Amino acid sequence: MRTPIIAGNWKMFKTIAEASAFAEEAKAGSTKAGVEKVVCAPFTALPALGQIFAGTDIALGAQNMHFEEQGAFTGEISPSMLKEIGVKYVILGHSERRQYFNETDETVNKKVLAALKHDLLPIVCVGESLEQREAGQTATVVRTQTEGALADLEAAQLANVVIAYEPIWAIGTGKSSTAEDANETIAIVRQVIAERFGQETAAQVRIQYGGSVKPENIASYMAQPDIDGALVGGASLVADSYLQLVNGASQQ
Ligand SMILES: O=C(CO)COP(=O)(O)O
Repeated sequence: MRTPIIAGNWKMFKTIAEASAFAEEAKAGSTKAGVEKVVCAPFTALPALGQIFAGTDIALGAQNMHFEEQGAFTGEISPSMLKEIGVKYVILGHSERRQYFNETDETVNKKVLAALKHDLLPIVCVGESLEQREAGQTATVVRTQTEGALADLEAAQLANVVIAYEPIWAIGTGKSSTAEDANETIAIVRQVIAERFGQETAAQVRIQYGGSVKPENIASYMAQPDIDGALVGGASLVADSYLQLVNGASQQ
């Protein structure tokens, strides 16, 4: 069975002090078993969060990294720098990175390979824009992004990969996808993985939904057969709300 995974993506929110306050609160209230919990924080807050979450079941995640080991890449962070501070997960190819920082399927693929090489677990984001959805291109877009991100991986490595299907039009807009529509597209992603890596591998890969997920709607997503959790922006910024999302995911 696939263990549900709730990952907060804080984006560019929270100073170290703010992150620490969240962590103390989340730590005190975190008891739910059977759900994997991740907080993907800004780089600067990660060491402090790691200290507070030590000994708990809340894992540390980063929101990006470079694919090279080291080098003259001003402003970048390498996989081993993340490993050194106890990071377990790393979001790769978020639509905001693709849109504002020129990430492509090719660079996302390089990052996925680099993450796996360093025992970091990638959360790979795919998803269509509103324009693409309205043009009936959703399946093609997620197919291309999924195939691109997972190029040159071995089937066995898929056990360490999480996919997040995040339709761009649902991110931060309050316009969440219906659970049925999200499940339908996620089933396409799973099918693409099955074609490339085999049915058995595809059945084991965890695929999250992301886009305006809130405590009020998490249960509807979790009730869908192909949805294995959520990647959550806004609603993950408040500890109480984050814990409610975890609770919602564990009731299934
Ligand atoms: O982009 C997202 C998570 O990566 C979704 O953000 P919101 O939950 O704020 O819509």
